[in-house]
Amino acid sequence: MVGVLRLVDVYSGYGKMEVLHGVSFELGKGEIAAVLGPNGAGKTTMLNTIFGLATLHRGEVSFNGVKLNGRKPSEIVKLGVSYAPQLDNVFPNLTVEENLVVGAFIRGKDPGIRSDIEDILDLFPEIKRRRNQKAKTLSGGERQMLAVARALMTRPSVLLLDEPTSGLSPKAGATLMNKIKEIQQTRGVAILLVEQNVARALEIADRAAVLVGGKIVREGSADEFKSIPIERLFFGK
Ligand SMILES: Nc1ncnc2c1ncn2[C@@H]1O[C@H](COP(=O)(O)OP(=O)(O)OP(=O)(O)O)[C@@H](O)[C@H]1O
Repeated sequence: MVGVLRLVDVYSGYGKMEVLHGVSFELGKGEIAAVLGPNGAGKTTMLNTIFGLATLHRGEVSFNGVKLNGRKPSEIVKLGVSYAPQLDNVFPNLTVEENLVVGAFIRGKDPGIRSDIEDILDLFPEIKRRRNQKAKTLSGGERQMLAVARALMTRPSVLLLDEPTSGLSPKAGATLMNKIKEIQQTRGVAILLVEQNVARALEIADRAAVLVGGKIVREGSADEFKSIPIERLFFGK
């Protein structure tokens, strides 16, 4: 496997508090890897650590061989990693289109931005129809689509997604998951996906890792995990 994103023996948290205790993980080029685990396991912290939003105490995070340790999110985005966090992931008072423009801020006056907006809106017809509508007036599902669409505006090769389907109806969640799979397949973007709904994540993931108490307790192909009951996966029961 060609690892595009690598975590090696990572200890990280917030200030002095340590949440991840020795996490090593590799995301392969163009693959979807799901990070599963119970509440408070450190899944979001893993994404925050990659994106320079947590304190990295020890270990190494690298992207295409470039060390990310100590870099700011703005530098990490420029290298090709994008993040759609779980909350506050769109600007509510901006329209759909304005959110996409803002999403491309690191590209300056790149003339390709306009065509990328059209291209990304074609991927999400549900929000294309609402391009002039303020984000705060979108449904939950539409808003999550916008968050993913916005994250694509930096043309990433790695996309970090934190519970993109949280709070969505089963139907809206399934639609979004299909879009995420489509993004991987048509754009070759590698995706690290944190998801509460294990079955749904395993549907689209190639690989999965289970994080419990800040440590990866199990890792393997998504298929390997499908037959294991969640309690056993998370709590070893
Ligand atoms: N910004 C922060 N400052 C201090 N502690 C934090 C911060 N964010 C998270 N934590 C703590 O870190 C631990 C791990 O939280 P994290 O959000 O990474 O877990 P998670 O696996 O994503 O959980 P969930 O599934 O509930 O979202 C928790 O104990 C949480 O209280």
